[in-house]
Amino acid sequence: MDNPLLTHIPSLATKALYYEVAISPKPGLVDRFDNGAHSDMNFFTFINSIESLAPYFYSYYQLGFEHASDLASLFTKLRKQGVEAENKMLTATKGINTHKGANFSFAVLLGATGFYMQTHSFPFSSKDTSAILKLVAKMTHHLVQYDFSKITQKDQLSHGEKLYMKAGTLGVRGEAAKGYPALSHLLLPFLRQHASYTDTETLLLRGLVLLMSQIEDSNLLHRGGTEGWQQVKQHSTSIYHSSLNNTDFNLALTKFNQELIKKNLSPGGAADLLGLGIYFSFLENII
Ligand SMILES: CC(C)(COP(=O)(O)OP(=O)(O)OC[C@H]1O[C@@H](n2cnc3c(N)ncnc32)[C@H](O[C@H]2O[C@H](COP(=O)(O)OP(=O)(O)OP(=O)(O)O)[C@@H](O)[C@H]2O)[C@@H]1O)[C@@H](O)C(=O)NCCC(=O)NCCS
Ligand SMILES: Nc1ncnc2[nH]cnc12
Repeated sequence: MDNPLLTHIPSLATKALYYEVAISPKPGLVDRFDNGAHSDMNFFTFINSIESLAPYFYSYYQLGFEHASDLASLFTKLRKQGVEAENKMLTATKGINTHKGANFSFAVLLGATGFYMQTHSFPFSSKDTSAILKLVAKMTHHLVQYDFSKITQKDQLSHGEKLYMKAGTLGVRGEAAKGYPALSHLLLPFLRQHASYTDTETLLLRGLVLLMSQIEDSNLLHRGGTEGWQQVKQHSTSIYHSSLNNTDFNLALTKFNQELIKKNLSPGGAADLLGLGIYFSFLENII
């Protein structure tokens, strides 16, 4: 490989997933302190999962960087690799879904980043991030209709597909098709605004709470229904707007974690989006 960015940029995606699982205390999620509301995975399951996905992150970026045709055909190539990566991840975790959503999202984001880097240079500004998110929207705009139109022919449905049948919830496919508005309109503006914050872990935890206060998280929906999801949104909104100092904020998250463990609720979609936001924060030198 003669271009150092071919390894550097995908390695930032891997590092972003390590950051995401490591930051603590996270409500309902796996972190350094405990497994949140998960009985089937722990911190080490995430390490195994990330290690299994890392080689694919290089492939996604390279596929984009070498792609000379339209975005729809790039998506077809990425999806083929993505399915293989998902299987490797499930083998590494003994069948547990640690990063299904993150693998999908990084496939399209790294593919789009590689494609974009054919004609642009590093480091990034917010304009570069925004251009990449627009490429992702173009690449995946057909996906919701394409995947969900075949749903009735399937014997087994994923949690996301069941939610679509029940309530029209679009999940991670909808996020991608809209160009990840939770990143462009919510998380990244917040992180950019607080780029001078020296306590990175607390900054990212505050970003997570902001996401939890607003996004439609299909993981919360399938575990807790609309009521569970709304409760998490309300509690997150109240913590976010309470202007707590770092010590009290940490205490509030520790209590929130206990509540979510009791209710068996986990904001897995917000965790995945945080991981994606950390990737762009590295690219833009925010953290
Ligand atoms: C496109 C697929 C990845 C779609 O999968 P699925 O049909 O399951 O659809 P979704 O539910 O929409 O999404 C999958 C995961 O995405 C995360 N997610 C949820 N909401 C959002 C959101 N608003 N924004 C972004 N991401 C979101 C979420 O991942 C987290 O939850 C995981 C645990 O989930 P789950 O197993 O459902 O829940 P558990 O409670 O653990 O299960 P039980 O124990 O109760 O059984 C957690 O680890 C996070 O990762 C959703 O799970 C897929 O079908 C696909 O196309 N795969 C092909 C391969 C591929 O990715 N190709 C890439 C190139 S295109
Ligand atoms: N830290 C985490 N805990 C549980 N589910 C997750 N999905 C993505 N990151 C997660």
